[in-house]
Amino acid sequence: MNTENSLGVAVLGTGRMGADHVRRIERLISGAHVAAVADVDEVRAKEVAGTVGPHCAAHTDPAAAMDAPGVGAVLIASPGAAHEEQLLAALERDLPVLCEKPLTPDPQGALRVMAAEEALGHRRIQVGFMRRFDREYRELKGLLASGAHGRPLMLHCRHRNTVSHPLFTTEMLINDSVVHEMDAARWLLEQELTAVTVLRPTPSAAAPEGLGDPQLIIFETSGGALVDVEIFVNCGFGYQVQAEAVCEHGTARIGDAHGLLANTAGRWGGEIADDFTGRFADAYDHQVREWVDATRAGRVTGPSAWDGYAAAAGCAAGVAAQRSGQRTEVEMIERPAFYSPVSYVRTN
Ligand SMILES: NC(=O)c1ccc[n+]([C@@H]2O[C@H](COP(=O)([O-])OP(=O)(O)OC[C@H]3O[C@@H](n4cnc5c(N)ncnc54)[C@H](O)[C@@H]3O)[C@@H](O)[C@H]2O)c1
Ligand SMILES: O[C@H]1[C@H](O)[C@@H](O)[C@H](O)[C@@H](O)[C@H]1O
Repeated sequence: MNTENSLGVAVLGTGRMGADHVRRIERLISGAHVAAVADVDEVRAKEVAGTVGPHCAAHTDPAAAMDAPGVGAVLIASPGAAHEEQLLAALERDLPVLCEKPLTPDPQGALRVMAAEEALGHRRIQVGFMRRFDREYRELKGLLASGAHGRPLMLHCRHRNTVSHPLFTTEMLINDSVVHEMDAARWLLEQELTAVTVLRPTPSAAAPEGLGDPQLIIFETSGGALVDVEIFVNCGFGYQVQAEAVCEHGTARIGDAHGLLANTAGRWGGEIADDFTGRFADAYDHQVREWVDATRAGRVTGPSAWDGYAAAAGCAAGVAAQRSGQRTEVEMIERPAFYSPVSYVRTN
């Protein structure tokens, strides 16, 4: 492969998402290639590097991958707990980064990352909130921003996963899953989250022992809107992400069906994706393509470290509300001028 004039990306973490991003960069994105990968699991790193070719080195040390020849940008797809250290190391090297959600698992870590980026003097980080790149989400955003339906009053969201993985905890319903709605609600409404309340029905018999699944999470926002999210990570029948905006002069809804609707002997309907890789395939592609294009042009676009921080602050309030059963206010610092203009304002 000719890697001249192409952006060399180091992919940190070659599990499910990392391997998928490696495939995407190598096969679908022009102007970029995977120059190095790192995974603490050496076998995994070598296996994924092997799918790329001789221009891709396999490492177990993320720093070594970032320092590998030809690396000009970093894609972080390691578990959330490893993000802060890797983000700080990328900033030390002044490398542009696309970091999978969450930016960090806690707001304190996000503040440290923001401080390091601000000390660098220019923005380098994009957070992997891929719903902002989904066609349906963008249509809804465009409609709300146009004002055609008047002021948004409420957002009703459903976030259903077929089955949760064995290590999934009750807190992860918020930190790992509802973190997407925390970002999407801020972006769609162009408002910050101010308080979170969590209501918990008797768990489903299909939920693993000890997992409080499903739950209803309610956000209040700075503009007086309400957002409710049904999170159900063991619904059993498929992957569904839906949102309905209720505005002063109309409603708008996304996520009901994707593609083909068929009629046959007494039945009507379409298919439900199994998981996020199917439902958001195009969104992941657009996210990485736009990141590569912006990086090659020397720009940073998309959700920023401030957005990662705001979502982490919302999640911290959500987990506290989950534990206490009380409405919990979201604690956030004032937005630093460095993160202005806010990146939830639509740019396309
Ligand atoms: N945007 C989305 O829809 C979406 C979907 C799934 C996962 N994610 C996010 O992507 C990230 C990875 O999730 P995943 O599902 O691919 O997990 P995974 O467990 O499949 O893969 C993680 C990989 O990282 C490796 N790893 C662990 N610690 C590491 C470290 N310190 N440095 C380098 N590698 C390390 C593991 O060995 C593993 O191969 C997480 O942040 C997760 O929240 C996002
Ligand atoms: O890590 C995954 C991923 O972020 C998906 O997009 C979300 O739907 C899942 O609930 C979560 O567990």
